Amino acid sequence: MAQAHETILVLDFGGQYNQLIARRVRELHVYCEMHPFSISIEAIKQMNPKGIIFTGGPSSVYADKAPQVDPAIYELGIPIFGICYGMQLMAHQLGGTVIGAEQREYGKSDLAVLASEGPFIGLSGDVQCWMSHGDKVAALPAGFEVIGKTAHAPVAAMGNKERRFYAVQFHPEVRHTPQGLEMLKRFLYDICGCTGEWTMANFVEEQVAAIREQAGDGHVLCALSGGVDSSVAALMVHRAVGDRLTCVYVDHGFMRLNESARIVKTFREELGMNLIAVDASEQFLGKLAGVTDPETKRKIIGTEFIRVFEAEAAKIGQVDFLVQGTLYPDVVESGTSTAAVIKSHHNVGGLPEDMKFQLIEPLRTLFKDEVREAGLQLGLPEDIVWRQPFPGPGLAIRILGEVTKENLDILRHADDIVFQEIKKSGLYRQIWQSFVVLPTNVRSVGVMGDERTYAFPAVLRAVTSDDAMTADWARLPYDLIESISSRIVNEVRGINRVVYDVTSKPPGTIEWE
Ligand SMILES: Nc1ncnc2c1ncn2[C@@H]1O[C@H](COP(=O)(O)OP(=O)(O)OP(=O)(O)O)[C@@H](O)[C@H]1O
Ligand SMILES: O=c1[nH]c(=O)c2[nH+]cn([C@@H]3O[C@H](COP(=O)(O)O)[C@@H](O)[C@H]3O)c2[nH]1
Ligand SMILES: NC(=O)CC[C@H](N)C(=O)O
Ligand SMILES: [Mg+2]
Repeated sequence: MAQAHETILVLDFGGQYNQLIARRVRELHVYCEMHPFSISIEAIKQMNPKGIIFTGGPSSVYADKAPQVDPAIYELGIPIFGICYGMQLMAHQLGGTVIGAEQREYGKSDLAVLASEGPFIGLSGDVQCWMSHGDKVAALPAGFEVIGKTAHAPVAAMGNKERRFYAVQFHPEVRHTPQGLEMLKRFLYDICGCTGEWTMANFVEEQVAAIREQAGDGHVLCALSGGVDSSVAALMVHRAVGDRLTCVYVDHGFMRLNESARIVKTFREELGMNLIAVDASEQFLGKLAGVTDPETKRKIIGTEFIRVFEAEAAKIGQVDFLVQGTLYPDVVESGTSTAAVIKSHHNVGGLPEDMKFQLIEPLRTLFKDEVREAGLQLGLPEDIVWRQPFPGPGLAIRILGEVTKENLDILRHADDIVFQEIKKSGLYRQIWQSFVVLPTNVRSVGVMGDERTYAFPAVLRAVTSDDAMTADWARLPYDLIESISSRIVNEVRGINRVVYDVTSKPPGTIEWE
């Protein structure tokens, strides 16, 4: 497809931060697409990109079956920026040498800028950068010069000004390379000649057009949770297909206090959407009886969600498409051809194999803050745009142990207290998520009103994050922790102790299951 606007092609070699590269390019207002490294030269020509970025990747260029690009790519006259593996590949294919380094580099490094060229335009002296490599470029390809070095990588950055090829051993896309965004910007604007015309409004418009085309005149079902992702997806699809969209909200019994009523009110009454609210709590609770393993819970919930959607679809007639508000972190954590399974998000890794719906997932390449921007663009009410994320499997993955009605009621009550107190403190928006985990396999002794208690602890979890890929525990004020703790222990029967989780991600994850 010929692009209507300036495009950057990101070629994927399997690195962990690849989507982050794409995201930074979008942040710089340039449209970009990521494709596998094996894309054909013909397809690249058709796309007519202003520039190409090679990502990092786990392979070594000299290993058997190391991913390579068709060398004809170097003859297209298009600027190329290689990152990490991408740099090593460029060096290797253009006649330089790559070897296993005697000293591997992981983490922060100081880079000396040797020439203020390409990505380093406007930079000089030492800059901090973030490295993650075990191989290095030992000899430059013809026509290249070294433009940056570190203690362990004599060629930490290289460039060929005439051909407009640049490459760096470090990762400019991560926040730990503070000037990384600026470096990408110099490549896009100064080397590729991009002007930065792309906006979230364009993205929304294009997705709406693509959805219209994909759905044809078919009927579409949208899995609507009331969270920001599915709300944004629903609004986009509604723009594309109008009344042929039916939203289905599933109350699986694991929602927060009063959530169902609020969702029906907002979406049906305030936004005028065609919404079916299904009370499937008995069905989900029944299927989870006796189940304690986290991945098993997730798979069961993922399957039951689809079973509910299928049942609703059958009532409508022919429905081919299911819309979900899947984001990039859901996709990568559920495992991809290159990334490991961390946990099966119900909407990706938890889907049943026999599902017949075709998925429409317009937000699949985005991160949460981008989705929020799209939501504002689409006129979604601010209180939905800024809601803290809530996982699809809901409170079921916050009860460690068996999910029962009694335990759900205890957790729901404690969760509501946290919500109220965090709101009251004015910190709700600054905190990525704040919630309670209920370990029902642990009990401790307490004393209340001169009586012995023997009850569950509540684990308070509050984290800060940009995109859920990494997170830190929130430094909540002691007074706030105190009021949460005293309210929970006083008001919630079944909990006699509150503890605070002080683990970041990694090594923890945000949820406990
Ligand atoms: N209770 C539910 N009913 C219907 N669909 C749901 C429900 N919970 C989750 N989903 C579907 O699963 C997707 C993923 O859930 P997820 O929690 O990641 O997104 P969200 O709820 O839309 O947004 P947020 O991350 O802000 O909570 C949703 O976008 C939605 O399509
Ligand atoms: O819709 C969802 N379905 C799921 O199965 C799921 N599991 C985790 N989460 C949310 O994803 C983010 C990252 O969570 P973790 O650090 O626990 O992996 C956090 O925001 C979690 O709340 C889910 N959302
Ligand atoms: N992060 C990367 O791209 C690593 C590239 C290569 N596997 C190395 O270790 O040097
Ligand atoms: Mg949610």
